[in-house]
Amino acid sequence: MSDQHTRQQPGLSGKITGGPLFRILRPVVAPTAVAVAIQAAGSLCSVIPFFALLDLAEGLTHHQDVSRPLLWFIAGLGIQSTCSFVALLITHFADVELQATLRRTLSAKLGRLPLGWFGAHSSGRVRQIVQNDVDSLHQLVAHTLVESVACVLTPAAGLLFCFAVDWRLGLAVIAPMVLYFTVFSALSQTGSREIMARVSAELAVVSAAVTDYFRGVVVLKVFGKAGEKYGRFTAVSERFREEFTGLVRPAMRAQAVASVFLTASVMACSVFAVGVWSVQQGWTRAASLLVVSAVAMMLPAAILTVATSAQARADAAEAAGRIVRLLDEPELPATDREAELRDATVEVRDVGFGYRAEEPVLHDITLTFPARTTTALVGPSGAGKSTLTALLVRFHDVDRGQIRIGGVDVRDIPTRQLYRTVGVLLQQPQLPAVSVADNIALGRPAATRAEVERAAREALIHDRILALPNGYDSVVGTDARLSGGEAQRIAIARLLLADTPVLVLDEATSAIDPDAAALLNAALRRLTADRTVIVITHRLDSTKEADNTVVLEHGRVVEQGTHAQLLEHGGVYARMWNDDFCEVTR
Ligand SMILES: Nc1ncnc2c1ncn2[C@@H]1O[C@H](COP(=O)(O)OP(=O)(O)OP(=O)(O)O)[C@@H](O)[C@H]1O
Repeated sequence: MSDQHTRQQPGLSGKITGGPLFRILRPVVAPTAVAVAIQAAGSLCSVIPFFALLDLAEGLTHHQDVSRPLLWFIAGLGIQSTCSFVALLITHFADVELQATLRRTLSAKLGRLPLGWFGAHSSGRVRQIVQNDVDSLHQLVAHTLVESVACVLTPAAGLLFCFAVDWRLGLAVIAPMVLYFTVFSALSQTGSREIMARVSAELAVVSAAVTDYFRGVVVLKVFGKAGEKYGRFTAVSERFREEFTGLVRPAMRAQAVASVFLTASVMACSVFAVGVWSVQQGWTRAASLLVVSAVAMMLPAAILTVATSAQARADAAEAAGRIVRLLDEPELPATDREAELRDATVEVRDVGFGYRAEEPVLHDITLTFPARTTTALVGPSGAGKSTLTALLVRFHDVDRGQIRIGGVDVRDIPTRQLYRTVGVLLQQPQLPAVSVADNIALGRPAATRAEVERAAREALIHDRILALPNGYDSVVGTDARLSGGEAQRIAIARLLLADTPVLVLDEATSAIDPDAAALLNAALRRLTADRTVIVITHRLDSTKEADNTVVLEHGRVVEQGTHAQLLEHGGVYARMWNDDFCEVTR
């Protein structure tokens, strides 16, 4: 089954395909359609006050009773604003529901992604999707759709009103609009959607340059290279500025020139030019001219709002594309059925794996880590040691072959059971921003405070925890700023408490000073007794105590045996032993 597993790392950016916006908005299509219909009815009702205004003007001119048109005027405005209010209320409720559903779906999705996926995608990028992109949809669902309908239908109803009153005045109102659209399309060369897509792509390059610059800025400063990197960053920004200006200039110039024809004053001039003459000819009443000119002067603002809402729709479409791509990321197939593990033996059978399909990192690895033994994994940097152990806890799934624990393929072990079975100590342990006690109890949430403290004592971190502002309740990162060594001891305490039958230790005491490391090694020895232990190490002296040492090179097992056997064999291990790189530690 894993042969079907491709190792591509699908990006979270790229071209949007397949109507992602519709896919995301599907759950709110029905309430949105109702809201749009209500808003459309409200917008069409905007002609009521116009007609009432006409009657009002006529009535006042001829000294008649105007209470009826006045009533219609107020009723028309009331219907219009009630429709808008109800429509927006519906879309806001729909939006709240959509946001909650999307955030639930996204967090469930993140829980089903392979752990290795998080190494390949920055947390900033994921945060952008879960927070910012879901927020971008708010503008679209709660506002833009309903407001766009109002912006299109209200001017359309106004225009129809003008024609209904007097076709000559109607033509006078439509003329500046035709001029606006003609000039705009003549001056803008490229479609605005295309421009936005290109601007967005350029912006992504700048954003990557910013991340790139800040990620390494400390080291670069130390080595006096910050200026060089800053230079590259400013060059990218400058290129963006030039390209951005080049891309949007035609559209901005077109908009600036064309919008001259769509202002209240141009509208008024056009209507009055035709209207005054028409009144003088006796074709049009003066009251009609006044009311139509008032309506015409309101139209430009509404029409120009349609243009600005296009930006919100484009942003939402981009955001929806990113959300859909995250939802489409391949998941780790998981089972819920608790597996019967025979013992804690780990078997690796003909395993092949690569992070990318075309670059295999591990080739035909076959190994057995018998229960209750310690195996050291050694080999030059990049040999594939960490990758092999990462496959054991399904950071990724193998491309070929099988990894079994107690006779069961790791892919058939439920995730929770897998983590109850295999404990991992990484070189740079991750401590989530919860209390120190909760951090230690992560592997066994039901542990009592006394058990947590016992584990901390064994990991030589108890006294340091007591010195924190809130002791065991200090929150990591807020009350407790911990050094790398301290974080590693907390991770060791966590592992001691979790008490898993299989342990993977990746340079377990690398961040701890030698004296403390010696003491900690004693604790680790207690921890590793009677367990299946896989130790990744660069310190060959520590392999002396291992039951077996496996040497990996270029993703293949090249030798294995005890320290003495390997030295006698005189191969890669013996060369490494005699090499400079272990001289320091001997
Ligand atoms: N997330 C990743 N994406 C792509 N390639 C990776 C990733 N992690 C490791 N590699 C590559 O896989 C190969 C094996 O790396 P791995 O970290 O397993 O080696 P290692 O023997 O543990 O090295 P070290 O002793 O330096 O930790 C290397 O070529 C490395 O560049």
